[in-house]
Amino acid sequence: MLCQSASELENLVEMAKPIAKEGKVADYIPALSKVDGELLSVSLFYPDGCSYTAGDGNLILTLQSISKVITLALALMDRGEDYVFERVGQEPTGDPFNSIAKLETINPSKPLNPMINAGALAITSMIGGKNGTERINRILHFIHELTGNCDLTYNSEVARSEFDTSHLNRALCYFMKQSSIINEDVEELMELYSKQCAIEMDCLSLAKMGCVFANNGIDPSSGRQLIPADISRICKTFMVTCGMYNASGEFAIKVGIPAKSGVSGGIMGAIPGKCGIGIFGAALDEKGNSLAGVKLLELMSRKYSLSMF
Ligand SMILES: NC(=O)CC[C@H](N)C(=O)O
Repeated sequence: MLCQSASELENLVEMAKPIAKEGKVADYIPALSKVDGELLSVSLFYPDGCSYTAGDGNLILTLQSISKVITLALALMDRGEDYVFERVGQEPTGDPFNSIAKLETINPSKPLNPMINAGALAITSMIGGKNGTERINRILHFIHELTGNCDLTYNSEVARSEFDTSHLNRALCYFMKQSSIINEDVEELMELYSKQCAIEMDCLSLAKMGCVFANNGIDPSSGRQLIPADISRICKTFMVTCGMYNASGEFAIKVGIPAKSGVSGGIMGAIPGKCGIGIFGAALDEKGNSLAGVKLLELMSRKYSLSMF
């Protein structure tokens, strides 16, 4: 039986919260470091429209790597499976999310999957549009449809902060330009990618997006197919195999749901046929996942038997 009350969820948040003290808020993108790492919020959104929120529910954070699932869905819709997977692989790496190592050792430089930075940058370069403005607006429009909230946009300060400091991401792009995985101007791509990562929302909107994936791409409120079911399935599969970076195996054992995290401390969960989950808790473990967020999901998985396995 899934959670049916906010107070039950509140108890789990209280149990998970203390562990945040052992984590660290990401500061390699300077603007991210301003958040209080001990805040924790969670929302569940069910296909029947019912939702529960607990903790510091008004916390608004940026998507960071969670946006990789959204752009993957859009790129697959724009270009089709063959085009996308000729350029980006389908295998987990076991390396940190921003690692450059495999791009050097695999020849030609093809990123292993769309959930690591290299793969995500290649995916973003596939988003169609006649210029940067049209491309970010297409991503935002898709987010508006998934969340039902047309006011959502990116945080310019966070986008600028990432754009100014993402030297490693630029290096990943140049490796992939060498092997023609990326063909566009790297600065333009970095600008688009930084904006996509800086899209911000609360955990209820995050849970709503998760619910669309959980619901085979169908918007539970309108019944519209926002993402083809097959693409929704591909995205959820990547969330299981690569969504929590190089902790995806351990997460599959301890929690057992499709999930994608970001260095802002966000986690979007999509439990097939059951619900979407949105969590924000900015203090991270050493692999870049929200420490209290993962703890909370472990507690929820045990209490509500959420594991798919
Ligand atoms: N793991 C993440 O959330 C990484 C996203 C971040 N914007 C980056 O590219 O470094």
